[in-house]
Amino acid sequence: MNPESLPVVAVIGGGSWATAIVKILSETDVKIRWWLRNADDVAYIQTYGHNSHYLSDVQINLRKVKVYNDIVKTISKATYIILAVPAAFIQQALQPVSAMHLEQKVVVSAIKGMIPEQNLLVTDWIEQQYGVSPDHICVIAGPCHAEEVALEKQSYLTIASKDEVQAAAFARLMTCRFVQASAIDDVYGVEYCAVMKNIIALACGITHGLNYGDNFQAVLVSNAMQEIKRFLDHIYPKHRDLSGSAYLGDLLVTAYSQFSRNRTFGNMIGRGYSVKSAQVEMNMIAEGYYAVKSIHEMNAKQGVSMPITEAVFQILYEKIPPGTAIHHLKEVLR
Ligand SMILES: NC(=O)c1ccc[n+]([C@@H]2O[C@H](COP(=O)([O-])OP(=O)(O)OC[C@H]3O[C@@H](n4cnc5c(N)ncnc54)[C@H](O)[C@@H]3O)[C@@H](O)[C@H]2O)c1
Ligand SMILES: O=P(O)(O)OC[C@H](O)CO
Repeated sequence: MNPESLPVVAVIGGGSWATAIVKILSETDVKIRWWLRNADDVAYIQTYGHNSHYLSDVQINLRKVKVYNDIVKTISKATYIILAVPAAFIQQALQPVSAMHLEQKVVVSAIKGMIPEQNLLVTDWIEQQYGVSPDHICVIAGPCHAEEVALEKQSYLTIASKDEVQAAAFARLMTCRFVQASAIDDVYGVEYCAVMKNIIALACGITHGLNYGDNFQAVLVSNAMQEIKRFLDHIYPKHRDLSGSAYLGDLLVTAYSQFSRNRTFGNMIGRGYSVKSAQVEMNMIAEGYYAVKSIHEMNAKQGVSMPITEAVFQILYEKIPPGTAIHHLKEVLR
């Protein structure tokens, strides 16, 4: 293919998932422009071809990937803009970007979190803040840890958009030797599910840290799926198969994987770390910490029965000892 006619994809973020996405895209027929907020990290990648902080074993193909510290310049020539910064920092990252810069572009959220101050899904925020129309917005969902992408282990992604043709086109760009991407139209469903599975992973980690076993975790995860279904059916009813990999699959990988940030964070809390010390110890961000506050606040008005979410909220924000909150939760699980 003529290099001039290749689609240009901008990747926004310097963490594990942004690095993994750059690796996936490097396998496909696209040109990549990668933005990181730290100028020293940009210089390091340009010199050594590796991200020094995250997935540092991944070799960046600098013939294909141009690395920048200026976000407006990064997105200027791109057709697709992938956001892969934790939700709590995306407003800050996109501060220099105005609606004009996103005209005619497809904005893709790879973020599994909510905008904390506004309790908004990232796609809603993009639409409200920048006026991007829903048919120009996609979401990357599915059970996929960056660490396994780095190891080229077979993985699956689901691309959601209200415009399924748009989703399918972007899914083709994200399909490579070791990643199979498919399309779906349930944008809110996969987004909310991704937000809530992070809260459940915290609960799994907390109970593991408290020395509960696999029997308990199996019951916790199956109750969690019912909790997610109750919330989704209430807030955004739609015919959907929650046993699909973008829903149940994502819950399972985060609940059981050694690579899960949220489970690791929860495990530290269960073992007695304070929130502050767990955050300091982890170089990575556990989205569930922010998400549980958003979902708790949203649900205060909705009144859906969400005992697992409530237990995690009490532990992280109301200083209820993990052992006490999980002891109460134990009584309501079936
Ligand atoms: N890592 C994965 O396997 C994976 C998979 C799917 C989706 N996601 C989602 O991708 C998003 C990015 O997560 P990640 O795993 O790449 O993050 P990470 O934990 O690997 O890295 C943390 C990121 O946050 C940034 N950051 C930390 N503190 C910051 C601050 N004060 N201001 C601005 N930026 C700050 C860092 O620069 C880095 O880019 C999240 O929404 C996550 O849920 C991650
Ligand atoms: O399992 P976590 O908490 O690292 O989250 C990463 C992804 O969402 C897994 O699909």
